[in-house]
Amino acid sequence: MARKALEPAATPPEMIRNFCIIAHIDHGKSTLADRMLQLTGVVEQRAMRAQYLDRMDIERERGITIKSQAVRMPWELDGQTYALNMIDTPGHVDFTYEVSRSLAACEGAILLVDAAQGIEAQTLANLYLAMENDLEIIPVLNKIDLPAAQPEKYAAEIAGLIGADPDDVLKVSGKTGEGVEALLDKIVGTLPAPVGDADAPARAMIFDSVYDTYRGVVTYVRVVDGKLNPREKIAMMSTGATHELLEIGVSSPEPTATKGLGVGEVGYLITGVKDVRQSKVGDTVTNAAKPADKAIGGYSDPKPMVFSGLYPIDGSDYPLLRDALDKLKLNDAALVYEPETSAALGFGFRVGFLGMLHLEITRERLESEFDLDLISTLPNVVYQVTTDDGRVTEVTNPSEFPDGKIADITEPVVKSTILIPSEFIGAVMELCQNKRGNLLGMDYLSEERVEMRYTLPLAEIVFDFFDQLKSKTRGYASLDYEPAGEQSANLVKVDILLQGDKVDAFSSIVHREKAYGYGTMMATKLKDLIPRQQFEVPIQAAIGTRVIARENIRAIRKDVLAKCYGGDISRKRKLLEKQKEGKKRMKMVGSVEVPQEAFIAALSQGDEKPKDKK
Ligand SMILES: Nc1nc2c(ncn2[C@@H]2O[C@H](COP(=O)(O)OP(=O)(O)OP(=O)(O)O)[C@@H](O)[C@H]2O)c(=O)[nH]1
Repeated sequence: MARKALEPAATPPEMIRNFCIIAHIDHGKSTLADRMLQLTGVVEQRAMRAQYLDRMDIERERGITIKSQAVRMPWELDGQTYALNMIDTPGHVDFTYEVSRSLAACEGAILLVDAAQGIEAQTLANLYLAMENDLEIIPVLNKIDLPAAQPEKYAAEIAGLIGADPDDVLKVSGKTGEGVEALLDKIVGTLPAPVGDADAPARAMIFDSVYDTYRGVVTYVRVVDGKLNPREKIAMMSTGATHELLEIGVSSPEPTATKGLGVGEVGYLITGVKDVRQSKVGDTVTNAAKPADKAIGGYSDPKPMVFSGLYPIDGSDYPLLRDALDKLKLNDAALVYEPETSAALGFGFRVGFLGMLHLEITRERLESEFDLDLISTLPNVVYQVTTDDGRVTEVTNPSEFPDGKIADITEPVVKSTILIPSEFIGAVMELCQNKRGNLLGMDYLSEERVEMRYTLPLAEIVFDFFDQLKSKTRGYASLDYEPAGEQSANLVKVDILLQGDKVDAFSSIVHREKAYGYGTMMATKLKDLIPRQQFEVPIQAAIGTRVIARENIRAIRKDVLAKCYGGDISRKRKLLEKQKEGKKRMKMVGSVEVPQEAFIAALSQGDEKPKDKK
């Protein structure tokens, strides 16, 4: 942290411009951000490394947060120096809420589109969010240096979308720097300055909150009214918790302490708290001695959308898994978990995630940073199940599915935006129909590109939807979605039984029409995965007591010594020991021995494995 002379407090709001960059993945957001840092002199040419803002390794090395969620850059226009705050927005649908809070901290957004690719679904979804937040949009085509760039065509596409003149679409290259100065001028010239009441009690909105090993939680805020000063006591309006402000400052891009932050300013706060849950995105920070009456709107607690059981492969790793989750939680306000036991998998945790990417990131971190080997159960969404007696159960795990007669089940749905070349309309309609989708509308962005909007059950798209969409459109489709409430659905729980014993880890809640498909898929998979036993083992899939699919594993007497004729006793012993070792990794389901690997293979979704939308 730079601890040079403190920066003066409070830049007047009319000299501030707060903006973010909305772009589809790979359209060049980081490159453009880097170029801006360089042109504004914030990062010297010498020190300029590609993608400065993304240098996570440096961040770790120095133990400070360089990956700034917001960077302040000076820019001079007509003899006046303005402070531009560039606020980073996460790019993935799992983090829509964070995106919405980052947007809410800005007055304007740069809509950045690759001049060789045109608009993609992620650009559109974030553009809609920006428009809902009343942000001023600056349309920009990037990568105009590319030979394949078609700036005129895509300028028309963007202009049509936001109702602008194609000539107003700026054309830049983050790579060569062409047009970037003009863009900085445009930001100052067209984005509104922030407005707020400087004399009112302080109110600042948290748009990001990051755990740092050395400094504790670093909270990024946008001040709306009043002023925050170092050393004063602040209060979080959602909980009333108070903390002392140990440091307050701006990132430019190194953290630089200031004498305070006033109306419209963007910066960071350090209070020494150790857990991001005490400093939640969307919450309002106020002055504890002179608190504001009303929080800034739009706060909501992160809501897990997808649940999965996580179990250590080696049962004795359970305490390690618990400690690892406790550590991750410090940096991840959306992560929730509670202990759970499975007859088949032992002790583990039921963990809630914002979406599949969040699940994958978390699992990857547990495995790489904490050296754990894990089995995860099939992810499921959250269902509300009403039984005939009127009781409502929230089901985050198939084992909680009530036994009684079911009156109604609701499942979460999402509103999705799909962008495709028009030749694939038929293929996408078929896919969405198959996934129980409802077409909401369809618009042509140009003659050959179409935006389709569907509501889809979240459960249908968390798995392989994006992969299927990509393969049906030869890789051309892009997808984005946001939560859109609940709907009633005809869902059932399918259990898998081995020799009549339910294997809890394989139970799944599926649409009635897909129950048979799930049952046969699992039964066939398990038939191949479970070795023959000394007796015949029926594998059944059942809804309640009704069996819907069945396979058999034929009996065999497995004699490991069969191959060792002669009297090599030490070899025999070795083999017997090896078999004993193998037995340790077997789980007993009733009287059936199931190797650990069979669980892993049956639960890993293979081809159907959910992928990040990248
Ligand atoms: N030719 C050319 N390539 C560019 C330009 N801007 C970015 N690129 C390249 O496009 C690719 C993606 O750029 P990034 O800046 O990483 O894109 P991003 O949108 O930040 O991507 P994510 O960080 O993955 O979201 C990189 O290979 C860049 O070198 C440009 O103006 N011209």
